[in-house]
Amino acid sequence: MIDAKQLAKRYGEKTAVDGLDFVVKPGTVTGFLGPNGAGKSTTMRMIVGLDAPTSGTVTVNGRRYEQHRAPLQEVGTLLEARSIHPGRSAYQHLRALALTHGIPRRRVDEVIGITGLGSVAGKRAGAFSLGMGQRLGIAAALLGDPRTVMLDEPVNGLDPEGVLWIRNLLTSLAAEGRTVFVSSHLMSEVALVADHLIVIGRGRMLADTTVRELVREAGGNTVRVAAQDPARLREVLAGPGVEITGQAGAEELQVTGLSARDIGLRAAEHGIALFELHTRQVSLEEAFMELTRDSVEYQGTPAEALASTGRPA
Ligand SMILES: Nc1ncnc2c1ncn2[C@@H]1O[C@H](COP(=O)(O)OP(=O)(O)OP(=O)(O)O)[C@@H](O)[C@H]1O
Repeated sequence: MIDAKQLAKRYGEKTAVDGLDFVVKPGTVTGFLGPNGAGKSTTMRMIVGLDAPTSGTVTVNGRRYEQHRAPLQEVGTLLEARSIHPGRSAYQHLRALALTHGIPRRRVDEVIGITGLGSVAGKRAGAFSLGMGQRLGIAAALLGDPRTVMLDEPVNGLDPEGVLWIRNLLTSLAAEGRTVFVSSHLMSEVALVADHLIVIGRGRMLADTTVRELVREAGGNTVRVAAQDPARLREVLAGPGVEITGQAGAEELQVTGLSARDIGLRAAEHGIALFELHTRQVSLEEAFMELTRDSVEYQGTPAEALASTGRPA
C-alpha cells in the first residue's frame, strides 16, 4: 500500500508535484498516468526516499521508506535511470544486491527464473538489449520478494513480446496480493493491465478512477443512427440519461446513454425503419487527451499550421 498526503515537490521556482493525495491499494494494478513532465517520476522518487518532499508525506506499507529496516523486502522499484555496472554479469549484479540486503542466494536464482534471464545470466549487463535490461531491472525489483512493486515506464521501448510479458507479470503480482504501481504516459498501454488509474498533470491530480469510469465520464459510447423518421425516433428514445443530437431535417442522429441494441429494439417496436446503426467506442487515448489537454507542457505545432505557412506558427 502506498499512501500520499498533500505530497509536494518544488525545484526552485518549478513545482513538479503539487499537493497529491492518493492511495495505491494491494491486490490490483494501479496505473500512474500523465503527460511528459507531469511529475510521475518525481512522485515515484519521493515514494522511495530518493527525493525529499518539500511538503506532505508519503508512506509505503505504513511507514516512510527510510523507516523500513529492510526496504528492499517492502518495495521493489524499477526507476528510469538504472544503475547497473556494465562490466558485471546479471547474476553478479543480483548477487551483490542480495548480499548487501541480507537476501538468500536462492532468491537470486528464483528471480532469474521469473524474469526469463536464465540463458544470459552470465553475460555482461553492458551488452544487454533494452528488453533484457528491463528484465534485469525487474529481477532486481523482485529480489526482496516485496509486498509493493513500483515500476516507472516499464514497457518503454519494448517489443510486443516484452510488453505482453510485463503485462502478465504485473497481473500475476497483483493476483498474489501485492500492491502494483506502474507509470506510463500511454493510456492504451496502461488500460490493458491496470484496474485503477491515477492521472496527474502539471503535478496535480486530474483523476483517481477506473478505466470504466473514465470512459463513462468521457461521454460514454455514442451510437450513430439513421432513420426514416428521425423526429419520431427522438421522441421514442428520449428519457433520463439519454442525450440525442443531430441536425434538423437530417436522417442521422447521435445518441449517448443507450446501446445500439436498445435503439434497434425500440425503433422496431414503433415501426420506425433504420438505415444505419453504428456504435462509436470512446477511445481511451481520446479520453486521456481530453482529461490532460490543459496540462500538457510541451505542445506540438499543429500540422496544418506548418502546412499553410511553411514555418511554425
Ligand atoms: N532535479 C530537477 N530539477 C529541476 N526540475 C526538475 C527536476 N526533476 C524534475 N524536474 C521538473 O519537474 C517536472 C516533473 O518531472 P518528472 O520527471 O517528475 O515528470 P514525469 O511525469 O515523470 O515526465 P516523463 O513522462 O517525461 O518522465 C518537469 O517539469 C521536470 O522538468
